[in-house]
Amino acid sequence: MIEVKGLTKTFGPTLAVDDLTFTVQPGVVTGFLGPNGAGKTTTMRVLLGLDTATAGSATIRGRRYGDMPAPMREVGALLDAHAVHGSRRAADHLLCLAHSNGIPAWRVPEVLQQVGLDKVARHRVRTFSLGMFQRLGIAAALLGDPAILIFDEPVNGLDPEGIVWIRALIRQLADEGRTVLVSSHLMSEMALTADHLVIIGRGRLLADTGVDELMRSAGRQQVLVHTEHADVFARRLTGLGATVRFAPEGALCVSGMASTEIWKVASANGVVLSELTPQRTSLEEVFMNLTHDSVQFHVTEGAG
Ligand SMILES: Nc1ncnc2c1ncn2[C@@H]1O[C@H](COP(=O)(O)OP(=O)(O)OP(=O)(O)O)[C@@H](O)[C@H]1O
Repeated sequence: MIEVKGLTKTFGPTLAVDDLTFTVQPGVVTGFLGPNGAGKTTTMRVLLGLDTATAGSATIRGRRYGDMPAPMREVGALLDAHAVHGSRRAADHLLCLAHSNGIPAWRVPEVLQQVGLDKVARHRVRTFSLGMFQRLGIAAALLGDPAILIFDEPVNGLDPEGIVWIRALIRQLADEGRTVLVSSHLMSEMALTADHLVIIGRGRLLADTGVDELMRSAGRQQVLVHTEHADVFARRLTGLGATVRFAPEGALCVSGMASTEIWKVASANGVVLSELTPQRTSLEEVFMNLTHDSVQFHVTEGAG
């Protein structure tokens, strides 16, 4: 299990992570989601002992990364796929990591095959594409057969086939009972990969929820209602606790009340409805609504 407790990290005047608390459970894929600059990489770097916390803690199975005697055998991480010496051959890079971490050399061909790089094992990594670097980084993460995996934006640079492959791999790792934390700034990607979501913005926790739960709350968010007696009906619904907004063409956009309830209220009050349509909000919209205030750079309307 990964445990982040009251974690705060500042860089000079920049508050990168702000009193963040969450846990990551084994056997499920946890998506770590937030817009650019939200603090995902910083949190992962603190977890991996690459940055020190300003306050709070980030531990893995109750210990800090730096206190583990053989960290690569407990935690596999993909942070910066390019952190490899270009003149090295892929297999030699992994062999070197294996030797320095007490991992048997036979794991090297095994992981190269697992990530689909067995044919280029003797190639120098400077000839690798971005996607091949990602695969090599994932091979390094898997080398010690760790129970905990931390991947920072693993789909970056992968082609469609690579993306399908990494999704399947991440799923398999979780199904094997491992703890898997995967960051992304794309809700659409996480909706396909993750079971659970930890969503952050400007370093703060915005949501800690199951993907299904979020889908359900998105699905019942708003109902579009058309009636000739919009004003009166809006007041009636508001009086019963719903939130009503006037939409274009005289429609009412109702939230906080299910369509069946709205229908019952209309029937009880003799109001004829010409439309009653639940609006499906996409997960992408839910994410944008959640993180809107924490996005670092907004496109100004009319710009460009
Ligand atoms: N070494 C550093 N020095 C100064 N500021 C930093 C440093 N590392 C990160 N930051 C700042 O901390 C904030 C969080 O950055 P971080 O890279 O953790 O976000 P992120 O969620 O991973 O973003 P992205 O999706 O763009 O990778 C940003 O404002 C960033 O500019």
